Amino acid sequence: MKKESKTKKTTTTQSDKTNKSANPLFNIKFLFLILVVIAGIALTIGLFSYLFTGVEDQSNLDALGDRTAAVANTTGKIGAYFGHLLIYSGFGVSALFLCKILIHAGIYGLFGINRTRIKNVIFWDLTSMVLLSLTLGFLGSKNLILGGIVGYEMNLYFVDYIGTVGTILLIIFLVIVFIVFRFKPSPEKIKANLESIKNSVNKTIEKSKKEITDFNIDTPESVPTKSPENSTPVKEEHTDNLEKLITDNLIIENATETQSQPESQGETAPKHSFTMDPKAVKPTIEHSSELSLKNKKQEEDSFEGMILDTPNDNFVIEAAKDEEVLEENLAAKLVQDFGEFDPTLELSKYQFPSIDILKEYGNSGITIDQEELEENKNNIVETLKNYKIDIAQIKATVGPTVTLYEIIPEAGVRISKIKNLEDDIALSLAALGIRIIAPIPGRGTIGIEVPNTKPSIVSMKSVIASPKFQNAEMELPVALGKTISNETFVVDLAKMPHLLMAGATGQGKSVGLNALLTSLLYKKHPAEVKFVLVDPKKVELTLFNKIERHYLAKLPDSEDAIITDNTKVINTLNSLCIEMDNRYSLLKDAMVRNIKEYNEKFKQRKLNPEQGHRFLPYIVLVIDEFADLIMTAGKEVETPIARLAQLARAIGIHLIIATQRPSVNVITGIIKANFPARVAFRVTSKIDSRTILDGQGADQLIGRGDMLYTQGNDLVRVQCAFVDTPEVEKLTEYIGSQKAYPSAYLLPEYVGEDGGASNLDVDISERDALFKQAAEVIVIAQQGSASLLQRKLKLGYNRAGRLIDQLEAAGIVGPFEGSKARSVLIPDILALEQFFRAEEENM
Ligand SMILES: Nc1ncnc2c1ncn2[C@@H]1O[C@H](COP(=O)(O)OP(=O)(O)OP(=O)(O)O)[C@@H](O)[C@H]1O
Repeated sequence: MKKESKTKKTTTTQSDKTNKSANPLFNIKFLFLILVVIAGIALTIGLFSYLFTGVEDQSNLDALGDRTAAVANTTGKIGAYFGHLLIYSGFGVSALFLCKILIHAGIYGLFGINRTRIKNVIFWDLTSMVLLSLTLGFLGSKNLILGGIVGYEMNLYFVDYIGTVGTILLIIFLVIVFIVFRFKPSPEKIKANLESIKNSVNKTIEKSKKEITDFNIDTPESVPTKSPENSTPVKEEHTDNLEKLITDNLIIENATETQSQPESQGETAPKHSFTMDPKAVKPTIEHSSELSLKNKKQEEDSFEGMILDTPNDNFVIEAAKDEEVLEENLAAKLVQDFGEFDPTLELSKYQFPSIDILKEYGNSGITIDQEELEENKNNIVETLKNYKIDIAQIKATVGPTVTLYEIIPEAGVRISKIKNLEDDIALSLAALGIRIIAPIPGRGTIGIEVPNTKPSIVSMKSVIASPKFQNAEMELPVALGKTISNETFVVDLAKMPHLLMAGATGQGKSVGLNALLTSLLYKKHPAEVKFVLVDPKKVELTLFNKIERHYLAKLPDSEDAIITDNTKVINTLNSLCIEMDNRYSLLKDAMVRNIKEYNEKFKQRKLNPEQGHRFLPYIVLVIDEFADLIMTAGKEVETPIARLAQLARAIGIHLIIATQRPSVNVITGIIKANFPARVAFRVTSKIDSRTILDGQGADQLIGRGDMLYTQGNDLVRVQCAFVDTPEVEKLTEYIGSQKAYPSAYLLPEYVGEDGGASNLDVDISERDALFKQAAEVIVIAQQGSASLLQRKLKLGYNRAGRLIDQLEAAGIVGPFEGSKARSVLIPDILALEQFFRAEEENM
């Protein structure tokens, strides 16, 4: 019996325990938080009370231990003590912030609001307390209760060092800093606040006016029996009331009071009713409709997005939906919570290569050979003199490979005369590659470019290290080399927007391409740019294989990212066209005009990734030996290239095409028209120069990276930066050794015409490998759309389209229904399994 009762007791204690742990009220933390809140309330009462009783209680503070000593504070001796400690000896009135902290933090804790918010509250309240104490300490230095000793002392300290004016300015500055960091005001926020204040003021005015109008219409109806003689005074009376109402901003009750007399004389009509006998209300209705018209106009002015209508004097106010703003708010909230989207996050530890990987060639500066300069100058002057051309002035600018002699001829000399002497000057200087620019655009001089006997190499290192490149605020900055005046030449590939490069063999094309790619590697994160490399020579761009998973893009089914087989180029180009079309539809959905705006919007989380939106990296397509490609693949490549060249600029696909033979059947009219930016290395004939540059000049270059660049107007002579194969190797090795994406950037799948089955009677054995999976996806979602398959199975558009055709042939989805998704003919996954089983049995 005893044992039984003991067991009973133990069970009760145990159940007690479990009850306690299950019941949140037995939680120590909970009790502590309640204590904090109550302490906060007690402190508030104590401090408040101290504000009025502090002076009285001050003398009794020492007698805290004495139980009989009386204090006036509502919370007794303890309250008086804390009041003295926190208000008088502490922060003055602003010590009340401490009460706020206790109550606020306690309540937040009770509701399980996260710690960061509690910390935030504490931080800002403490800051406010100190700042307020400082300010009040300054303003009320005579009353220590205002700023407390802390505020008073802080002020004394500042006044001693920076004087009264300095202290005022310091306080103002600190208040501004506080406001900026605490409330983060932005011009938009301020504008929005002002607007909402304006709107609410307008609303109130409109409301009171409307009430006045209602009141005005009601009244005459209530006096239909009144004689015409009476109507005028009544009207006047109402007008008086109306004016009074407007000026005094009175509410409608006042007005109805004045109405009570005439109302009692006639039949009472329901208030605010707009249906009444027009004859009876004639005198006032004009007035009221005038007012309502006025109202209508004002409301139209003040409420954006509201539709106002007054047929038969009825007010219909309809608020238009403002979805865009909602989305913006959501985006702003997302940005506030998670920060802007960072495309580089997946490879956040990626380290950009250091400049030391690149090599310095010789001494970086230019060596000026005074003798050579003097000799050339004399030769030019002599030769021109022989043809009776006098020179007023001559000036030399020494570049890395070429020196520019700028001459100003005497008045009356024909420019064309000098231009015709090109060969004679070349002969007298015994130099190759002399180019006469007559006149130099925008300078009013004639330029004669003479190659230096000892050209200096422009190292890639020097151009990459130049501030012009480092500080370039461009989308795709490319440092091509140095100009004749030894300035680094940086251009934006995104602005070109495509580049055509031509030059005879061995003149520096491949080095030029490497320089271009190197520039981008030094400036762009792997998330921001992807390369599609086509290299029929198989040796020039192979080094970039090492950065496949960082920077290269390829077709899903191809093994190598760098395309060396010309027949495969067609698929890649078509795939790029699909990518282009996909990107355009993304841009359309996002309602932006170009990739920059799109990515900006995506970063601000205004585009939903679940709707297919993604960060779009730039894609740079590089084709070396374009002539070879045209020879082997012909027209088939020309069409997609022309399409890309015409349309791809806005969506961030840029083409760089290099060719040895700039003949017209390689660089056709349509390609030329879409490649305004051109680089010409040395070519062998004037005709080639004309094909590439639409003018001569490229035939007079000296080779080894000497080039002319044009973006449609001026020709700029540039010495291309030199980057050697070992340097590129080191660079790619450095990048390649770092953490990479799981695979190269996958372009949409493209299956050539022969690869796809377009008819509906697809043989079961010829079905796509993903057929079953696709069927499952479609049946689960009950939505027969190709884009769903694209998303879920990560397929290209074509393959997804083919799968849909096969699903239709199998009877899983219904026929094409225009813009609507196809209907799914199998209701659920069980039915689908049965369907497959039945199919297998029939086989
Ligand atoms: N910018 C430069 N500065 C100095 N030397 C250069 C420069 N560019 C090219 N060279 C020299 O010219 C040689 C040939 O350059 P590159 O291989 O780029 O020519 P290419 O036009 O690509 O020839 P091909 O069409 O036959 O491949 C290089 O090995 C190098 O010695």
